[in-house]
Amino acid sequence: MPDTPFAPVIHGNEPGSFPHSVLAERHPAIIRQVREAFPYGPGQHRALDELLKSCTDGTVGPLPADAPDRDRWHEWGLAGHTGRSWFDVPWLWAESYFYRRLLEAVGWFGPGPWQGIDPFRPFKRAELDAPETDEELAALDRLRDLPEQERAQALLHGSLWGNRADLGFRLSAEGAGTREASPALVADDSGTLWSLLPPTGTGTLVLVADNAGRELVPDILLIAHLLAEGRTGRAVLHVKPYPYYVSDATTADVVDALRRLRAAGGAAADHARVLWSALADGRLTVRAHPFSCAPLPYADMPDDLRAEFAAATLTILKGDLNYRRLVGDRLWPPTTPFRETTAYFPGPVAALRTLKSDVITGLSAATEAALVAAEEQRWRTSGTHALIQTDPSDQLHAQ
Ligand SMILES: O=P(O)(O)OC[C@@]1(O)O[C@H](CO)[C@@H](O)[C@@H]1O
Repeated sequence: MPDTPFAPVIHGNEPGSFPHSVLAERHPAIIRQVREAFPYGPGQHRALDELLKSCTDGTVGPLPADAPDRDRWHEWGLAGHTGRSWFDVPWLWAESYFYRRLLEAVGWFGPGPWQGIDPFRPFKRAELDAPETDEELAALDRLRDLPEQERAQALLHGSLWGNRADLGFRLSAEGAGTREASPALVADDSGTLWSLLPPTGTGTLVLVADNAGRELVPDILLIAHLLAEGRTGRAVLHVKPYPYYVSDATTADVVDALRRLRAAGGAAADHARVLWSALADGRLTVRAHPFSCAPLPYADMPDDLRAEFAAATLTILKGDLNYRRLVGDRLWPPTTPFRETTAYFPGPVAALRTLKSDVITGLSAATEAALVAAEEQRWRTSGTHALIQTDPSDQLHAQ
């Protein structure tokens, strides 16, 4: 990891902090919502009761002896954390293990009739079916006559702000807001990002998705544009192998999003056709790597994933959680250079993220001061600010 000032790993054990509230309040609320959304049987209710007790005032327990991923979780640190309070293990680890246990409680891993039933599906579907999604897709038609670079930038911003489940097809000038006291876009390396995806691109773009629904829709629209306009030859879309952090995208959510685009007609359906045929001929592939649900930073990624990212022209990581995993879930001084924290990454990498947790790097001192003056520390978690950060690695310099 980089030679930077000491940056402590974030834990959830400080009452009043955002991470503490996630463990103490958000997780119990998620259990409640899932129970209300499904007609579960007594076994599932009992397992959910046990999880609720364990995660609020108990300790991290082991996985069942026959759990298919038991060995993997041991590699990911389970043995060392077993018996400790959920609040005293790294926050990233605790959150990730919570979702693993929740899925087990409702029977996702099977065997049995509830195997593979996504406990978050009703929430994801509601968002995808919302009238706002229709409006956002209709807005695509208005982009048609713009020059390619402007369409590309609008779709990039759609994907960025989609991380707030807010698919506003902003043109580049909007949202940048540099004259405001507290800018919406706190870092903007989109110029470097586009230099890695020129209109003559023949390489592979990897997009590591975050949320389903109104974030995934603009993500795949961006991919469709990049393929159709020749800014990339191939694309790989990474999704989660199982439901995670409530709304994270799985393969089933990709299918739902594609069908939604196709049914919308107009420009949305044109994009769907591009994606459909790219999937059919292999220019677009969907991957669900186990490490996508790992409770660890990307610095600990396995060799096969490292090789895949190394071979990509650019890897775009979407969202807050991926950002935490990319730079390390640590309380960095906000002016720590982004590129120092991503130096380990095996190829060019970009982060598109709205700010929803305390982790932040790569701010100028002036930007940090303006944010603090306007909002104290609320800008870190409010989801009203966003960033585009790019580390071109050495490939850009070699061009
Ligand atoms: O990755 P995403 O969807 O952008 O955000 C995930 C998130 O909601 O989950 C964490 C709290 O549980 C925070 O890091 C963040 O706010």
